[in-house]
Amino acid sequence: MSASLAQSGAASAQHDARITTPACLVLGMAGSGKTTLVDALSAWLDVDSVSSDDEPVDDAQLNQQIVDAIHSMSLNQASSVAPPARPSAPSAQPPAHDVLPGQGAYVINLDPAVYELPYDPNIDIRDTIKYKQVMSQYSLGPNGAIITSLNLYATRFDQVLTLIEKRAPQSRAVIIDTPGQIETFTWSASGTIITDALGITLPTVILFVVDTVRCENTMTFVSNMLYACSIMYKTRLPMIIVFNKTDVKSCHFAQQWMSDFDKLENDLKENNFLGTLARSMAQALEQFYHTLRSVAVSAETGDGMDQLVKCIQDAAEQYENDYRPVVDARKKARAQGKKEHQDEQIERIRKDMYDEPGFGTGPRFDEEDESDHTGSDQQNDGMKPSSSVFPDKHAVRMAKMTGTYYDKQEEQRKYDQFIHNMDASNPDSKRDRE
Ligand SMILES: Nc1nc2c(ncn2[C@@H]2O[C@H](COP(=O)(O)OP(=O)(O)OP(=O)(O)O)[C@@H](O)[C@H]2O)c(=O)[nH]1
Repeated sequence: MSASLAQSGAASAQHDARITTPACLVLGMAGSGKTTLVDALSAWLDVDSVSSDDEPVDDAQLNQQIVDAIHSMSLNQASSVAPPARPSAPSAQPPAHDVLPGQGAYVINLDPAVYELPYDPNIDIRDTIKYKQVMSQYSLGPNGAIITSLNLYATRFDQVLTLIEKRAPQSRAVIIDTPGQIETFTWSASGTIITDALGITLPTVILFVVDTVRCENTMTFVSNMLYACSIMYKTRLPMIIVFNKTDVKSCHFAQQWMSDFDKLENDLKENNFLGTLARSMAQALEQFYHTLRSVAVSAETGDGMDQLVKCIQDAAEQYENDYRPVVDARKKARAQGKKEHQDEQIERIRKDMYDEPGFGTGPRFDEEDESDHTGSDQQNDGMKPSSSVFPDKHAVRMAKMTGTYYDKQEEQRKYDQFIHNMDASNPDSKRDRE
């Protein structure tokens, strides 16, 4: 086997090595308990984790790269605090090692505005983006500043992803906490970029956290479900409805509403416009409930974490079966499109260099012609006309005036640069050419 073939085999084997650790994107209305849930879930996953081979220095270096990159955009004065290693925490439930094997959870905080976190994230947006500075620098209100902070972060999310790809294989799950105002993430460009990037890298599952106590109100319940439905269809990722705060109120009523539309209709007391709207929305949502998993938890006490983890594992399997083929097809189409575009560009440059009218069929000149034309004969190298045909500098000046002047060295330099850039952005293209 040739060296290049062996290299190509190794590269594709590496490409095929997929990360199976699920990523849990935690979304939900403000105050639903997202942060508390991230804390409880990560603590549950951390219990009994064997001492890991984490290299905090390495993490710090990569984090520093993100900080530096955003610094270089001159948009804020980020700090360079490396995230501390996460301590193990006690749990209400013993961990089941057959579900989500690995060592603890890898936790990411994407809420730039949160004041205090009950957990120590491995990656924290606040290490890089100073939310208050963004607010004053751009004269923004709280939500505008969250969106702008996320936008800034999204521009460097590829580096965060490198970090996740490195750490995820040893972890039981990657858990991502999001800003309190759900729309700042789910309906912003940066939220979409981050979700898509995660979705094509890891088996990503959305945990939609619902405040069960508030959902006693049928209108609030329908609103929550409508939000969840729109997010699921927008991201096309598997979703779990996490009924939180069940230490205060059982979610049995809500799960009944999800499985029995007549019951929900009966319980929708309002006979005004809102009631009619909620009824029709609830009916439209019936189909959506069939594709959903739901689980009852209390992030405060840790109850229900074992069922939640089991649900995450099932949803990650669903991702592999239903979503992965779509992602792979999308990636392949994108790679194919990129290659065709590059081939097209090469062809265009090749034409520019060799096939343009005037070259081969007529005279063209390069810099050497201008300096070397002393009247002596030169060997025609196939790229430029022999000097005997154009014996003096006057002819070069004429060529420049008539647009047939050809700076061979400059063209070659541009072409080499193009090939270099192309190889840097797509190593496959180099291999293909070889
Ligand atoms: N009783 C009870 N309270 C809870 C539970 N989970 C969260 N809370 C409380 O609900 C409030 C909001 O919790 P957070 O975890 O901050 O909710 P959040 O969704 O992250 O909030 P924002 O991101 O600020 O919108 C806090 O006072 C929590 O203590 C739970 O399971 N039971």
